[in-house]
Amino acid sequence: MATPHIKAQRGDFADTVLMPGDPLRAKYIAETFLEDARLVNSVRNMFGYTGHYQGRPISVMGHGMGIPSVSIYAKELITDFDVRNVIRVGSCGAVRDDVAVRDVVIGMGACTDSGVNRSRFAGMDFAAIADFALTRHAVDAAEARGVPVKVGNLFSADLFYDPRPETAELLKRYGIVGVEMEAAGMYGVAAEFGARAMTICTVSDHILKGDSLSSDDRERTFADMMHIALETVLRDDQAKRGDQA
Ligand SMILES: O=P(O)(O)O[C@H]1O[C@H](CO)[C@@H](O)[C@H]1O
Ligand SMILES: O=c1cc[nH]c(=O)[nH]1
Repeated sequence: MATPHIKAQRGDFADTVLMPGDPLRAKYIAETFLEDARLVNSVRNMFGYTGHYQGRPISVMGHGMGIPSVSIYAKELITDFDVRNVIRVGSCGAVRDDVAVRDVVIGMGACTDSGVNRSRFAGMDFAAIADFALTRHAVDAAEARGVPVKVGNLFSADLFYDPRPETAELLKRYGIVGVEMEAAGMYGVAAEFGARAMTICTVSDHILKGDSLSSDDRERTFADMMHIALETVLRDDQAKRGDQA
């Protein structure tokens, strides 16, 4: 079967898909963190893989850059491939003094200058929030791993190159934990189609201070984020089993 942007069989994707922006990062994640990973989508080179983590089926697929792109992939995964959980594993910029490169942040909510959530929510302001249980499990997984995380509002920007010089200071004043380009759209799609979403980001640069990660640092901190995301999925399963017992 195929949707306009995914050519795969129903059942090819696990119920949970980890989603970085970069499809080559999806390939790297599949090859590095999953066992028995197989390619399940390559339409437009938006690579998607399904494998196992500690015996649990998990998929990973790129979502491209920006809200329009993530909205297409998240929607098709949920409505046509029975995906229930989409977890973005991305990079972001920092604006706050107490958030630095290498830090891991979790998007409990996501502000945006995009109009997509107003389009889907009859012109009203939709509070784009992550699934609470996934967020809680991610925080617990980070704590168990000894990785400090900041949890708060992301800002999902339509423009990577924002021409408004005052934007970063405004975001800092409002306590934004990270600037990226997709979470608000992904949360809106999850709400519209009854799925669960959450975002974890590694801070790759500080927008106001000008710091950025070396490639070595990027590799190490990225691994922390991936382990937190994978452990989140296992913890979520455990909690569900506990609820049923
Ligand atoms: O590293 P990823 O996941 O792509 O995330 C960030 O990087 C891209 C911009 O360079 C945007 O997609 C932004 O959200
Ligand atoms: O979207 C992004 C990602 C990293 N850094 C930024 O400033 N913006």
